[in-house]
Amino acid sequence: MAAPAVVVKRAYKYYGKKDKPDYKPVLEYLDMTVEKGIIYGLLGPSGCGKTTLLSCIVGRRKLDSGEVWVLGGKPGEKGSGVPGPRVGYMPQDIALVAEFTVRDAVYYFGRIYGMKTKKLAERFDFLTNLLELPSGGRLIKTLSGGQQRRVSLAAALVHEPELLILDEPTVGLDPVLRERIWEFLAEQARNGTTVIITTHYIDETKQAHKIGLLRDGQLLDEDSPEEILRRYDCNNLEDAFLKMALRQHELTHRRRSTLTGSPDVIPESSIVNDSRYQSREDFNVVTSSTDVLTSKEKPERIKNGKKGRYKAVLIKSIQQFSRHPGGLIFSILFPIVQVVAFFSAIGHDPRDLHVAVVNHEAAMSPLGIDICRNKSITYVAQREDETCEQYMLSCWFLEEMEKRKLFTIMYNTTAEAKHAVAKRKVYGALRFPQNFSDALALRVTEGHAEDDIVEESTISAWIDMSDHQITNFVKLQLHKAYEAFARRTMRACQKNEDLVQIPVRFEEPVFGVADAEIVAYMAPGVMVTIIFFLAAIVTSTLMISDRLEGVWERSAVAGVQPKEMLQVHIVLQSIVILVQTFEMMIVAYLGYKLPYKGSLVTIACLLFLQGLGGMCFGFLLSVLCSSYTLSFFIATGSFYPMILLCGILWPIEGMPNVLRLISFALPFTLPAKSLRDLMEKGIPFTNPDIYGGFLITIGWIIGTLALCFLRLRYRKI
Ligand SMILES: Nc1ncnc2c1ncn2[C@@H]1O[C@H](COP(=O)(O)OP(=O)(O)OP(=O)(O)O)[C@@H](O)[C@H]1O
Repeated sequence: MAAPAVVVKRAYKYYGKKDKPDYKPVLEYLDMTVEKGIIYGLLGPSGCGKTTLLSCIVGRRKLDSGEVWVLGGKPGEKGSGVPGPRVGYMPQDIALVAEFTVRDAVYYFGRIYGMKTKKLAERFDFLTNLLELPSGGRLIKTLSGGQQRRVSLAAALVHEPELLILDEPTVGLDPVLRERIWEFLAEQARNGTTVIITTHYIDETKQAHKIGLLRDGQLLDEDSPEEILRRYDCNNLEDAFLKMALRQHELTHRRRSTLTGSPDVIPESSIVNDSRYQSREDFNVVTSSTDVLTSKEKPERIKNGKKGRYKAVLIKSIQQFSRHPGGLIFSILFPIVQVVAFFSAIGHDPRDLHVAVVNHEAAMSPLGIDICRNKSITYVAQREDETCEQYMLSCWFLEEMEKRKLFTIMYNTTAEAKHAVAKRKVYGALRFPQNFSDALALRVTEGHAEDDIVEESTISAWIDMSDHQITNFVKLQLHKAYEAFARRTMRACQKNEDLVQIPVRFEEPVFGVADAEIVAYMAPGVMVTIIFFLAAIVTSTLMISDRLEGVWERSAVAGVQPKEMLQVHIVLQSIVILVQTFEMMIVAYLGYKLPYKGSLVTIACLLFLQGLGGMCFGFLLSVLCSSYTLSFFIATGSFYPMILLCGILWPIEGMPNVLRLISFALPFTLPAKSLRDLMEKGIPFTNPDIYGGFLITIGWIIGTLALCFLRLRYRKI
């Protein structure tokens, strides 16, 4: 009896959760034995569990109960080489990076196994001839389904493994090519390679040494095709399969009607049960293969495997990134576009704001409302008794308004002016009373003034308050216009102009500048959010696409560990984040002259760490989400609260206490504040206001990475 390469014992596998109604076994009491050096054809209808069984054999999924032995060890055990270089696995999906060329795809797996470039080139030429591969420079994404399948098969064969596991390798291929592939597999088997192959073409399996017929997760029978035909007294395998299926149906039916307990347990006699292999000792007795675990052939290749794997994954990631123009543009140009957009759009005064004016004072003058255009008018005249005569001061006020970009449109009546506001032609309406200048003179010079004097010297304003920012701007400019107007009047009357100033004087600011700009306030928050988001989106997208395309899975079967994939990604992404950090700083500090007092190195470090934080958040999204859509929903759903609560849109001092506490724990609040303090106050890193932001960022990096590793470790597979 030939030694077995693969033994599966009493295997049970379930998907989903126990308490759900559709919780039923995908593999059920399954026994299977594949001797070394044979081709084992695994046949079965769609959904019967073939792929699940293969993924348990290559160590990507775990059985719920039962055992799997592969090449003398248990898949996943240290030193077993499975997953790893002893197996060549071609999954049902193409599982190749779409941006790979044909050559890259084959070389990628060769490099993982530590193959030298010369050997790889020879092997590539050989496989190109055997499988009629398209030209080596063609991109995978431009190939037909059949061509992609052949490249995928070549990738599984490249390192001449001991065990080949091929999930439907011949689907959609030309019959002549199929025949050639089978001939090649037969030759490999003669040379000692074990092949497990699933196929839908029952005819094909006649060439296998042994076939196993799988239905509803149960292996109905397994033996050589000739023996199966003889046992079931049939001329072809289809009929034999049909007979087995009918028998299985009958047995299940009978069992259901006779057994009251354990309806799911099939009597052992009804399915294949090889009682030879009950333990590692039995297995080794049968296979005489403790040596399999420690064999001499075991692998030199494994020794240098780690270096090869890192190299392979690094080259893959660079190719993936560099051949993806969208990704490149997004990563390199987007930070510049974002920062330029921010500085170009935010903080500038609104322009072309028009205000309706009803000037009763001017209207009553001999020149009417055009009097304000007359430059020869004397507005203020000093009398001999040193009192001041004032005339048409409303014109001065309007001049001050225009200097502040509030342009006036004259109306005859208040009703017309208010109507213009209601129609949104103007942002507000002002009315100057008929005796404005005289009443104002009395109001200022007299110690007391009657109500009618106060009324006559008051400008009425009706403002459109529906736009918060514009309203504030109009109000502020009116205040400023009034202050300038009042000072001008006092100056003209040779009086102390500070008298009209509110009796509070704003001295030299402790931090910042007197007329602080909103841009300088918002910029730190905007910069930390941009760099965080970009890294999170790029990372989650790359990782999810690797997973969805099956590249992650296939690389794992080839022996690449998740942490190796992550480490390579971290290195590459860190370089990208570094570039993004410099780009943003150059645009902000050099291009837009954003003021800063603190150390630029500390600023760069904080931005870089924020990028790393975003990258780790992207990792977390990619391991939590099974699709782009879900990751997009979670990303958008989490980013908005983070931005809203971080204090750049509204001060956290105005939030309820609980929300304030939450906002401090978020990744933008304290880092944005630290960056602002660094820029405006220039305080050193040792100040808690600065290192607090660093600590939160580092906390997020550690927290999200820890969650990723926990998720990867305890995910049910
Ligand atoms: N991750 C999963 N979660 C839940 N159910 C799954 C999962 N993967 C497979 N299944 C279910 O398990 C059953 C067996 O699937 P499997 O892919 O192993 O079948 P298969 O024989 O390879 O089918 P096919 O030939 O169509 O690929 C199917 O009913 C499938 O829907």
